[in-house]
Amino acid sequence: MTDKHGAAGGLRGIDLLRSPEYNKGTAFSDAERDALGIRGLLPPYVCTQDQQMDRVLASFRRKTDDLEKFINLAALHDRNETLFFRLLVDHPDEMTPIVYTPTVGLACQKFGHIFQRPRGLYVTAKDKGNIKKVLQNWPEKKVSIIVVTDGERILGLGDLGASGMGIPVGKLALYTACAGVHPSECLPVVLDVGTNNEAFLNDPLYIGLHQKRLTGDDYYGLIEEFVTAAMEVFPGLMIQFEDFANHSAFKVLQKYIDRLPTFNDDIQGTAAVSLAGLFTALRVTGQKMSEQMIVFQGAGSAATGIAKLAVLAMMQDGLSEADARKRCWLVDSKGLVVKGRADVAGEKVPFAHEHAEVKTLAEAVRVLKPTAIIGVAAQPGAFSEEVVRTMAANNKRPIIFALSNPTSKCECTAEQAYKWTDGRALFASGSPFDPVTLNGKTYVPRQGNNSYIFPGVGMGVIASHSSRITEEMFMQSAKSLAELVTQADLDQGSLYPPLKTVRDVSSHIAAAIAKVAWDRGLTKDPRPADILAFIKSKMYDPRYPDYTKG
Ligand SMILES: O=C([O-])CC(=O)C(=O)O
Ligand SMILES: [Mg+2]
Repeated sequence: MTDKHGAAGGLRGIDLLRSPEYNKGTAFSDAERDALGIRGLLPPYVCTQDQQMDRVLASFRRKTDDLEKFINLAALHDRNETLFFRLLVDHPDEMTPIVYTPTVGLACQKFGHIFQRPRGLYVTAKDKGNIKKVLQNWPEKKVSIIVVTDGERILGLGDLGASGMGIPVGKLALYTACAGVHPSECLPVVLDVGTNNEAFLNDPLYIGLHQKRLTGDDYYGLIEEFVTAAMEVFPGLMIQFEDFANHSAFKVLQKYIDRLPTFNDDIQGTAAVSLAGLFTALRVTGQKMSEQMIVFQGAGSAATGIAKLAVLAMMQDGLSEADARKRCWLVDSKGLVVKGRADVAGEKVPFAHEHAEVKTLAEAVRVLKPTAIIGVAAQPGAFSEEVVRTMAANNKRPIIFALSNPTSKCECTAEQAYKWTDGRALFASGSPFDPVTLNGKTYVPRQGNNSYIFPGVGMGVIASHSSRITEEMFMQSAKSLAELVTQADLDQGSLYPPLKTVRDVSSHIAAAIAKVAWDRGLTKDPRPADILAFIKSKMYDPRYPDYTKG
């Protein structure tokens, strides 16, 4: 195959074997070994990719500890990218919980202690004035997607500083595995603005700047320099903001949303996947979105992001915006967010309604009688037996989404949700849970995780060259995701499609996104006759090309 660099990237000999991008390991054919100067540098038996898969899968499965599995996969990623992605594509159920939530959370907590090879780009407070040069050090000239975090709120684990790099790396691995975005076009970035994590600051193995976080103009100035430089160095780029703290996430999104294709995954990706789960749940209950009463445990980026999109969906059912908002309630650390309560500001305001003071989620569920509760505040156990049983008493099919990540932060387990509702809960979680058998029936809970959404969003945007990422795109992606859930899924309690279909799911979401781009004139590219086929034709398939051809 000839690619942008010529066959095998122009590499030969030992350099080729040491390039994870082009290396095939023992799968180099005899002809390639002769043509590319690698005869003798490899053991003589030529393996097929399937045989290599057997070897790496067995090596992975010999590890009994999830962190060791993570390290095992990272090492494979570092030596043979094609094989790494083949493994992710062919075994998503087994690999996703390791390269992604929940194990990636543990890997970030231990990042400096398991560090082997660098991956991604570190842009730091020390680079002020020089960020463009740092970006130019990245070896790839064509970058289409950056996932960037400042590490301040990694999953529900709090401030992990530069150790948060695991998250952009994991998210981008899913862009490639789930939606077929070419790995060379993906750039993981940490903006290391310092950390307020005392344990890290005192840990000599912590890999980030050992200093407190920048704040105010210094902080926003660095982000501005980064975004401006990135747009110059990588024209046409899309940026995904990930795991920023609530206090900065909305500001950053608002600042850039009209300047380039960008989104915040925790606000908008999570909103879309949650809305899809609600749409699916309504197929079971036979109700309308406008009949729902939703109580959020949490009032940050995820909660208000979901609430905003749910309001739009209720308005499509004919409700006024004011009436739709009244069907969404937030509970934060101080209790129900109500009008007139001191300290209610920012994104919470539209959802602060007239009501007497309510101190706890349990009380809020008793008095408001919601049809759905959605947990996004990383308060493990927040969906107590009392809360869940009240939901079960008030609803034939209570909707219970325990979305906080990783598993240790989940509001309740799948088993608890089914047990306390006699199997009636319409349950989804942010991290994976195994199937649960109760009174002879097996329930298969699935993940309401933004990983169903963001890979397709990225593929849709880069394939269409959309200049913006809009709210309508997230609404359409939620609708397409919900439509892909089959009756067989619903019969076993699954509100999302199985992970093994995630490439197909992502292609449909990408098509939905790209369709909005063309419908709304957000791209000048000619519109393909069949957008889904067009998307599928663009998806990277991790198989070895023949380097002797072309
Ligand atoms: O990464 C995940 O699993 C989902 C997510 O964005 C978060 O929890 O912050
Ligand atoms: Mg996130």
